[in-house]
Amino acid sequence: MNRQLLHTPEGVRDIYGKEYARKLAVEDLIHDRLRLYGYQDIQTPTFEFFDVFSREIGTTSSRELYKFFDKEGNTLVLRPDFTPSMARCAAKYFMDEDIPIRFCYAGNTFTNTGSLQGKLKEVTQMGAELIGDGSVQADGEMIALVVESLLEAGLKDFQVSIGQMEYFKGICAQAGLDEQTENELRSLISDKNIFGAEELLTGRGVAQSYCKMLLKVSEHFGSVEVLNEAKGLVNNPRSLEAVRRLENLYRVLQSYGVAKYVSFDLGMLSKYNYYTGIIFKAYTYGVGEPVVKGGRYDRLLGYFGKKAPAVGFAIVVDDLMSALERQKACAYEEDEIRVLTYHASDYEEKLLEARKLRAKGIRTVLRPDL
Ligand SMILES: N[C@@H](Cc1c[nH]c[nH+]1)C(=O)O
Repeated sequence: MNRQLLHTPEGVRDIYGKEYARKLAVEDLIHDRLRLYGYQDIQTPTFEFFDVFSREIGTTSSRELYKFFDKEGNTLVLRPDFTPSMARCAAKYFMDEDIPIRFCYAGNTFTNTGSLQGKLKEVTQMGAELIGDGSVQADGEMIALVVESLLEAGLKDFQVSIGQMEYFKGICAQAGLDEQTENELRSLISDKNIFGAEELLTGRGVAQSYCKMLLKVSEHFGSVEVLNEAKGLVNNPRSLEAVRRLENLYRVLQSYGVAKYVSFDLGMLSKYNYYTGIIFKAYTYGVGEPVVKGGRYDRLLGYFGKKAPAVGFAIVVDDLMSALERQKACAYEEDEIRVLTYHASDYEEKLLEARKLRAKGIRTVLRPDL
């Protein structure tokens, strides 16, 4: 027999039995929470035209996309990220809608990353997008929904760390950085590679005072007090406004009763280019990767022809399941399955019994007695 036939490629896996039952149960709990806030389910295709995920969109880089061709020669992509698909749908079906739209979804995403550290290349994401509402209250709703969804799933110890793209961008603009330098710097700072960042800035001849400000960005993380420190460091209106927005957000989160789950990190930057305002990640122990990622993307819909602000998040269900597993926090217990065996002589009788049990909602297997 060909052993290879039983294996799956690196980065993808089968999920079955109790593990899958628990995953589905957690998805149900989260789904109920999203629906409770009025989010409407939407399903988009697993693959789309390449242009939906192209460089200008600002999602996963082209070399990490799974690309292939259809018979007509179009380049297609397995979705690496739901957000561009949601933006496309909002533009396609709600072009003239002014009332905010709330989408929620669940499905798998695909990224062709290196096989480092056993990272999965296919993961299940569940997410929500609030389109057409640029307010701080909308930002607050998203963070509250993240906290409530994680609590619902059974997670207790976690933190949602919140950053603001505009804080960093305000300093970059003041320092006169070109787009490429800004992008390189963003990636270095988000990797916490401060030496690399320093080298880049001195190499590009950026004035000392701005270098200092930019390098300090990564030091502003912690509880709400860091916002005050961050305000003291900058003097450009864009960055100051960004901090003010975070202060207002904190007030909204207090009203939701979820403030104790949040902290701030002004050095948090995303590898995605489409974020324009808050960005956030939820961390817990047991997994190195964030279990939730999200943020505001007020310009993305513009690529699809609709001018509308938007904010959203995605829960990486597989990482959440690993965390719940390690923390022994998955409360779900599967119903037992009753087994009825039959012989040719008593099949009718056993079948009747099985039907009665199933009618009462009891999981029942009927099988021949071997
Ligand atoms: N799609 C983003 C998360 C997100 C949803 N909406 C806004 N951001 C991600 O996969 O990281």
